[in-house]
Amino acid sequence: MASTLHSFASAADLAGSLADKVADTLSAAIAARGTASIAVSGGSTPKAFFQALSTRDIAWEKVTITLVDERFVPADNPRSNHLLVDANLLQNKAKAARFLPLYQDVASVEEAARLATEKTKAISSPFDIVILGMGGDGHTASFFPGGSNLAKAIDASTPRGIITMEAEGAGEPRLTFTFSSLEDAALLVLHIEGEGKKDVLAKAEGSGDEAEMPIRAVLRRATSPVEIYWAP
Ligand SMILES: O=C1O[C@H](COP(=O)(O)O)[C@@H](O)[C@H](O)[C@H]1O
Repeated sequence: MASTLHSFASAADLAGSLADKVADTLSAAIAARGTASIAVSGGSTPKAFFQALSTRDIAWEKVTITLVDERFVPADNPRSNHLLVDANLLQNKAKAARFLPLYQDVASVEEAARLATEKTKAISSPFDIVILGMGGDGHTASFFPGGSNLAKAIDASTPRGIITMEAEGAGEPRLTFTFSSLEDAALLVLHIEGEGKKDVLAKAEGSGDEAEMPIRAVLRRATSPVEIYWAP
């Protein structure tokens, strides 16, 4: 499916515009079905967008928020994506939203993936909105180059749900929604910032293996159009 690049003069402009687009999409889903869902990414990029979105005036009590991926660490760990969402998105008006974490307080990451899959089944498919990020190594969600479960994660026939991932570039073991869970969101966004990420995107758009740059799976095979939001 084709992608569209939306370029902004500044990260602040991008954050405001993406927050407006997401708020409109959530409100439209609520008007149509009574509820709405969004899966967001962690990392360093989404902070300003989260803060802008948290102030938007929508029926947040009807919105379920979850994460595209998570580190296998509790929510008080500075590397937790849950912590980032708590501090920046689940604030202001968005405090009323329901948040479904991927991390589970159990002995193994495999058990956490199983439990998180069960719990997130309550969210209707497909997601209304998925916001992906991209690392400098071409990973998205926790689809890491060299990842222990990469082939399974990006195989379109792997069912919706959460699986584990371990990779050299990942730090802790990870929990990640599979490709099939994310690729058909009604609004599928790739949010990246900086000249370096633009270069990574250009490389990913070229030829080469998906295993080398897993973002290629999304750019090449997502059934929903990919809306790329970029600012310097
Ligand atoms: O590890 C992760 O990294 C990516 C990209 O993060 P960034 O810091 O380069 O913005 C992110 O999309 C993913 O959710 C996160 O777990």
